[in-house]
Amino acid sequence: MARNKFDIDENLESPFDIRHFGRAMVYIKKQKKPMIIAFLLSALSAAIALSAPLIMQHVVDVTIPSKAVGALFGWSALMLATIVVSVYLATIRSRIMTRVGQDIIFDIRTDLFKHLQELPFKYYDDRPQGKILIRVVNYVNSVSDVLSNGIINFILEMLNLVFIAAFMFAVDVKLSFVILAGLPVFLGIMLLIKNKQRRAWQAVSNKSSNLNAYLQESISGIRVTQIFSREQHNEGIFTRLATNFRTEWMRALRYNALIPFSVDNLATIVSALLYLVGLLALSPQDITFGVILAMSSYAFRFWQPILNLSNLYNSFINAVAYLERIFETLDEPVTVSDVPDAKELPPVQGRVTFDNVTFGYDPGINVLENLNFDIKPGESIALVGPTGAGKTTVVNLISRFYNLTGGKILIDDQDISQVTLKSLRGQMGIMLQDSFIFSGTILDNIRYGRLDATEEEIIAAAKTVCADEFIQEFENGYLTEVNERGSKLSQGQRQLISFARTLLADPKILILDEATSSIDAKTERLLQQGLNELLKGRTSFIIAHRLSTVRNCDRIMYVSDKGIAESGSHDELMAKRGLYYRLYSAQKMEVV
Ligand SMILES: Nc1ncnc2c1ncn2[C@@H]1O[C@H](COP(=O)(O)OP(=O)(O)OP(=O)(O)O)[C@@H](O)[C@H]1O
Repeated sequence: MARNKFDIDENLESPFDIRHFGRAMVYIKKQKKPMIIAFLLSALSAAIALSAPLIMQHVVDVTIPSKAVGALFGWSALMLATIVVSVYLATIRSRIMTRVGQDIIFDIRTDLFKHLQELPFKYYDDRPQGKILIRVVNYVNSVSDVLSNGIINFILEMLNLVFIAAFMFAVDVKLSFVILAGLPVFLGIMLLIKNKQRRAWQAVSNKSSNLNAYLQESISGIRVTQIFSREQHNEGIFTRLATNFRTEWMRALRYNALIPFSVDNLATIVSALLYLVGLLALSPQDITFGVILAMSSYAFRFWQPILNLSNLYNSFINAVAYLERIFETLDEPVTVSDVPDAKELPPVQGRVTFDNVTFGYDPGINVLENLNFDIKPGESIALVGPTGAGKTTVVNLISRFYNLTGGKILIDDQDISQVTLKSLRGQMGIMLQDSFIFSGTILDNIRYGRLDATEEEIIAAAKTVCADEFIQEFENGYLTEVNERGSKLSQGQRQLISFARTLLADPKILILDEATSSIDAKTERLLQQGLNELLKGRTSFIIAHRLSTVRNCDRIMYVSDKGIAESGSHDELMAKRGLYYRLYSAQKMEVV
């Protein structure tokens, strides 16, 4: 399903089930040791803090009446020490847990990034980048606290609850049941709103994802926005998306607020009931006034951890909405991957065969149908034809960026779907239409083609594609820093850098998609001479709209009507006076 629009909510492929939380345990388990230490520190810190009232009681009952001033100082110092030690332990726990939270984030994020690197083009075709980014950055951040502190606090609060209940029952069983009477009501309320609350947080995650996607798209397209003075229009869209987000956030918070509200009210009702039942049953043998007072204090203490647990539950439900998205991304199938017994593609000679190839990006809409051709090793092939005919698609398929709908593509008689992607793409040099430049130096950008290339090899590649001259003109030459997407460079300069990057890989099969479309005619002529040398012995596929650049190719294939409409050398096709002839003649007329 195509979801590539910023304001379309993403549906969940699979609804959340508790096993997803089990999967989160994989990350939590790795932090078992520091979490146990943090838990023990918390328990110790709480126990030490609890000893303060005991000291106080001793001071009030014994030390002060006996006027033992020296002992008073001693007890005061001890009390101070308990507070300092307890705070210190709590600080260490907090530091450990911050680290645990960060380690969990690190692990989830690394897994996400690794998976995203492997996902095929199709995945990226189908969704805005902003919706992917928000999962790796914001959603992972949002779940860290629940997966680290949340677990420990949950255990501590449960223990707290058990202890208080034990004390309560030890004092009076009947009144203890009165205190517990509010519990089923509370659980009922939680069950009642559980699904609505979960959906509300899912909506929040959707709206924040939409907002992020639009923000990302707006920043990428800021130049077009300003050219067309669409700032106000865009602000309107942004305001709409931000309003949607705010509305959903407020709705989700209303559900969250309902829980502590219920706890507070139930605790009050239970206390009132306690007094009522206690007073009715008041008797010197059974329930004394002291018992009622003690039980009312326990009632308060009993509901406090429940309040804390319900706040934890709120954070849990919130985190679930984000965890669903995170695991959905991790579960996204890598549809273009090595088959189980994939072989290494041996060093290729360069024969490329399309055997009845059919392909469409979306089901039911074929871009290519029953395509057949056979390219000999070392042949240079030009793919020409109208816009949108399928030229880029043909070369995308040779590199196996997409799976075929039907047929086979063979390289040296080996079906490319049966060999490892690394051995296939490692022997190809592919220059895509979008000459992407990474942030870093020009040298780094060319070296991307082969990470172990020496500086001399990089400069040699740049010289071959006539990039050396303009690079040397920069103050820092090859060490000139360029921005992401190369905004400091002209379009033609970007193309030459990415051309050098492709050549550096020393590929046996070279694919150039509009590699020289933004380069001036003079540079292109120079480049052509270097290229002719370079293309010798390599199979090459060259896509170009400017036909003068491909007329010397061994074979020209005219792509149209979901296949190859004409194929032959320039002279053969010109003599045929068909589609190629018309296109070439039209271009020549334009030049004249
Ligand atoms: N990622 C995609 N998802 C869906 N459809 C696509 C995708 N990429 C291309 N198409 C469609 O496939 C058809 C062929 O596109 P392709 O890019 O191969 O054409 P082309 O001949 O290289 O065009 P151009 O000369 O404009 O670069 C077009 O109709 C296009 O709309």
